[in-house]
Amino acid sequence: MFGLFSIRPRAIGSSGLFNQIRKASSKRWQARQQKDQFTREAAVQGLKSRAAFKLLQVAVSRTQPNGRVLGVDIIPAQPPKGVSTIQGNFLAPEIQEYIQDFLRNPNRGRPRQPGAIDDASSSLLEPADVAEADAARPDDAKMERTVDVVLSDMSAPWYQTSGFWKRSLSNPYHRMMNTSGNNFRDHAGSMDLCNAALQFSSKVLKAGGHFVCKFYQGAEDKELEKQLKDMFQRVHRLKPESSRSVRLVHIPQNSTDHRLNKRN
Ligand SMILES: C[S@@+](CC[C@H](N)C(=O)[O-])C[C@H]1O[C@@H](n2cnc3c(N)ncnc32)[C@H](O)[C@@H]1O
Repeated sequence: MFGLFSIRPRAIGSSGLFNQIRKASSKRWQARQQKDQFTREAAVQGLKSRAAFKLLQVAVSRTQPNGRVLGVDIIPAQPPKGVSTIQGNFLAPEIQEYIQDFLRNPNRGRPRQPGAIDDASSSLLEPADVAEADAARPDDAKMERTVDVVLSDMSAPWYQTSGFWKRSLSNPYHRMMNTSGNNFRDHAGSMDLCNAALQFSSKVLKAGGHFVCKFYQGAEDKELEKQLKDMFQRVHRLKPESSRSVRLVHIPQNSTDHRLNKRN
C-alpha cells in the first residue's frame, strides 16, 4: 500500500485528532516522495508524476513514430504530448464502446495534416500503411483486434481530502488519492478493474499482443492469474523496482498460441 491512512469522507474535518493524524501521514508521504529515486528521476526528466514515469510518456516514446497511445481515466488528466485521452469510467459499457469506436478509426490519435479534419483523409499515413501497422493478421483486422499492448494501472480513486486549492488539470494527483488504506477494499477494487481490462483485451488485442496490469495483492489474485494462464501463453508476475508494493502481471502473447483467437 502507499502508506496512507484510511480516510472516510464522513470523518474529514470532524475531529482535531483525525486532522493531526492526516497531517502526520501527509508529511511522511512527502518525505518519502522526496527520497524516492524514481520521483526524483521523473522530475529530472520533466515527467508529470511518479506514475507517469512508469507509463504514458514512456509508452509514447516506445511507439514513435507511427504508433498511437490512448489513455483512459475517470478523472480529468492532461495528456502528455502525443497521447489521446478519453475521460470516463472504464467499468461502464458505453465508455468501452466509445474506446472501441476510437480504435476502429485508424486515423484517430495520429498526427494530422494542418487544417485537415478528423476523417479518413486526415492521416499522414496512407490507409494501406495504417491497416498494415494496426493488424498483425487479416483475422485480427476482421475481428477489430488492432491493439498491441493493453496496460492498466487503474486503481480506484477515493474522495478528495486535500489540495482543494489546486484547480489545474495538469496534476490531478494533488487532488485524489489512489488507495483507501483498507487492504481488502483496495484489493477488491483492483480485481474489478483488472478483470474489466482483461475482458476488454479479449476484444481488441491482436495476436502476439501484450497485456499488463497492476493489482493489489489479495485472495482473488490467484483466480486472475489462472484466467490469464488460460488465455495467454506466458504469464509473469513481478514487482518492478520502481513500484513500492504493487505487483504487476505481464503477459506476452505468442501469435502461435493466441487462445483468445482460437476460441473465436
Ligand atoms: C495510479 S493512477 C494511474 C496514473 C496514469 N497511469 C499516469 O501515468 O498518469 C490510477 C488511475 O486509475 C484511474 N481509475 C480508477 N478507476 C478508474 C475507472 N473505473 N475508470 C477509469 N480510470 C480509473 C484513477 O483515476 C487514477 O488516475
